[in-house]
Amino acid sequence: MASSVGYFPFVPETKTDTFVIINHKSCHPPRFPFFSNLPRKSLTGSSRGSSSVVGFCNGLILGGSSSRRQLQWNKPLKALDKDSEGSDERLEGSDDAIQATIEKSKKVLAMQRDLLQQIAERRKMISSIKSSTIDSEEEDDDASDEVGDDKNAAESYDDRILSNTYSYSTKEQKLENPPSATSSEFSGVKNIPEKDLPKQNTPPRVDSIKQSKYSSLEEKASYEDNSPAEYQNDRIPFSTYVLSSKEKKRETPPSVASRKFSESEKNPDSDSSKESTLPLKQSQQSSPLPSFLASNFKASPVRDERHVNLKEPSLASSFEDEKQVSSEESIPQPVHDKKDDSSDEDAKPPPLAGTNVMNIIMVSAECAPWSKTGGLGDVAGALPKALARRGHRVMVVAPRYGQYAEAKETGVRKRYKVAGQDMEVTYFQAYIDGVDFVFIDSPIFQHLENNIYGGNRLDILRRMALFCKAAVEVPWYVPCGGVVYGDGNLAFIANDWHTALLPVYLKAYYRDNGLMTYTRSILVIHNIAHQGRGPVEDFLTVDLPQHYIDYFKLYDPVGGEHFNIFAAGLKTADRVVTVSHGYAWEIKTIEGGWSLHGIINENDWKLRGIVNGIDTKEWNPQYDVHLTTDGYTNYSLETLQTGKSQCKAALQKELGLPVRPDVPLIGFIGRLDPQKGVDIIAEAIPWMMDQDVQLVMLGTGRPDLEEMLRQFEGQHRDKVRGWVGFSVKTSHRITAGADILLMPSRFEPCGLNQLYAMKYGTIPVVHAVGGLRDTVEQFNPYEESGLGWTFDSAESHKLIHALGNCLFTYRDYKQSWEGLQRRGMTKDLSWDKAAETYEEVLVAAKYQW
Ligand SMILES: Nc1ncnc2c1ncn2[C@@H]1O[C@H](COP(=O)(O)OP(=O)(O)O[C@H]2O[C@H](CO)[C@@H](O)[C@H](O)[C@H]2O)[C@@H](O)[C@H]1O
Repeated sequence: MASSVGYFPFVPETKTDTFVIINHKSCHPPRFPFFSNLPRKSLTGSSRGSSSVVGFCNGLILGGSSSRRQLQWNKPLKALDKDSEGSDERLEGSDDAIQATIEKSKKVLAMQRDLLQQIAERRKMISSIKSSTIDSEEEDDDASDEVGDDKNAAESYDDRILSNTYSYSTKEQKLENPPSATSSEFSGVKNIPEKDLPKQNTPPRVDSIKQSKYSSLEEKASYEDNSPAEYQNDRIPFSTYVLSSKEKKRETPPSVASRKFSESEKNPDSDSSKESTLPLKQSQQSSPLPSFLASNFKASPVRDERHVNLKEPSLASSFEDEKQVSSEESIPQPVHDKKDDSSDEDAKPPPLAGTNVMNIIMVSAECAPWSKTGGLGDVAGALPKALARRGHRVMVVAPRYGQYAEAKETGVRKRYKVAGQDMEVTYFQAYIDGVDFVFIDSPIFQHLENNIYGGNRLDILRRMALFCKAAVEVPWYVPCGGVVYGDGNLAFIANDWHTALLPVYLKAYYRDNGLMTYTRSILVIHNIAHQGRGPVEDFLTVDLPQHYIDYFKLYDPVGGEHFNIFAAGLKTADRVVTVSHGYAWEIKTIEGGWSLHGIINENDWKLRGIVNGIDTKEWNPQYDVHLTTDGYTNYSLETLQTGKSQCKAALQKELGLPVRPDVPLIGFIGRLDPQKGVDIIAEAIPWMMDQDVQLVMLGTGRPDLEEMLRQFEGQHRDKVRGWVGFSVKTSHRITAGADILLMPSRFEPCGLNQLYAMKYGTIPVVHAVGGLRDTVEQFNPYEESGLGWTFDSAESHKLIHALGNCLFTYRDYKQSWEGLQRRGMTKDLSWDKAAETYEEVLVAAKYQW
């Protein structure tokens, strides 16, 4: 039993007579008659022999079995002994009377205990509300522990689903059936049949901001009561239930119970209180629940197991609670019975996000592990999970390029018009690690698994237009766990130019027309060099009102006047994030902004740099699934030396290089693009080949650079391997087996490979630019600090200088080398910190007008 002082939940572990209640003012024995009548044995026995002593003093409940607490309470217990001494004689010879007294005492004690329990509960609640700030800090610390507690994530998802069921039932959502504004030409928005208009228009939807004004649930309820019933479903959205995490904690899952309990308290004769004692099915038929709840318990068209599991227990428990109330009306009852106590003890902590909990939809053209050409895929696969761990309800929307075994068809179909062509989409869905993954299926996405950005400019543009049109309506149409997200308390996170049309569509089709008024969009810049450029006529492909052309038009000396999707996204998004602080600065410069620096500077107020994290489940030498065969092995900090050496030998063997533990093995992994500085490595090759090193390069991209890799290998077969292709397994193996990772990128918004390298005890040598400068601290041999080597300009002689120092340390300063490895491996590189900062941005967007 945990030792605690203060709001200790009063849960008796031992018999009643082992509990001693002490006058709360003086810490002296209480004046209750039953104490003076009790045999001394039963009093002293509890204090000396029992392991559990609980007292109540100066408003504090004390409980537990620690010797420290027993010492604390010796004094009052002795006083009790003394007080009861004179009663011994009186009690002897009157067994029946004693028995009766004991029974009576027990009853009163039980009552007292229950009262204390109520007090303790309330104290607990008040004090937890007061200390919510402190709590969240502590929770944040917890969150910085190793990520990947799937169970918790799943549990917190359960909470969120439960909360969300208060906002929408599938049936009601269907009624709401918002118009598919994008399914027609823009002008079609104006012609939406009235029946199809979302009810949020009249009267205005209660948005999260309005809800946040409620100081209590009661206030919220009174607001709802004054509104037409048909709108009330919308009026109790998810966000209401996360007004206060503490309130939420109290409300879910027992919220149904407590809500009904309070109704019956107000009006014990009310119909609802009577109905509540009916068996489950009957009561469902007669709908004792508010309509929005009742319909949730009916079979919904899409209802998976987790949905079923979520609902029924809470409904059942609500009825049990009700029965308790009606059958024990005459006796003052505690709010919770013993069963509740235990469930209270097991109660999940409030979400880390606290009152900031939101519905978040990440929209990305690629998402690992299903689709990935680079870092964007990794981010889309990992950041949402970290946001979900904080308690948000999170979805990722990506195109369905191939057959994804995990994702099941939802049965939802929609039609959208893109550049005059009618296109049908269907939605597939999977729920993994606390995140809903929704894949949009259409013939134009199919068979592109290995060529996501393939085809000509207009092909890609049409795909992205369809994707964004469909994605923006996913929260209305695609039920996840049986319940759609809805558009209240919702933020989209769009990524790079491919989905930069989403903020534009959100504004043009919906917000400009009074729809999705409270939905926000954040645009993340992973790489500003790719912008979705084309001739101004491309504007016709994106189906927007004519005046929107100004958002897209951009002039620069290279392209002249042109159509620029990133430009429009940056202007229309509510907030803009980029993936490091360094890059946030760079994109405001002429050199780093790639013609968008003007727009970025104008919108500087909404820009924030947030350094990427890594998926420490996917990228962890201890659990890496790619290190379990072919002579590789998993390793950790403890087994670093042996484990990493074994991986190095396995890599050398796999690549057909001489298996030599002493030779430094240098790796490069990346898109073969001028951005990554492959040509800088090329210039340094002659010097490198004069050293006793091995070099392995993995990449795919520009054909001339691919050819260069092949040439390196052809010219230096004993030292170099150039692996042209995209292989996730090989990238993991190089990260584990190499000693050094080269990243001479000309620019690097964040960079993930250097983070993966550090996690695997592989030392990065990087050009100090963008996110590389933010994440790789230069090694300082005097202080034995730092994580790798950096060079300050993207030139081969600078690379040679840094790499030379690195090789020198590798060969001659083994201890310093190991220090570098250990610092990298123990650095917190997880997404948790970044997710917290994303949350700040999302909340800022939510309250922004
Ligand atoms: N041939 C290959 N085979 C297997 N795997 C390969 C591979 N080539 C690359 N990869 C993998 O792709 C990812 C590349 O991520 P990066 O962040 O380094 O670059 P990228 O430029 O694509 O991302 C952009 O977005 C990310 C995310 O924000 C930013 O970090 C980055 O700076 C920005 O340029 C890594 O997971 C890497 O292992």
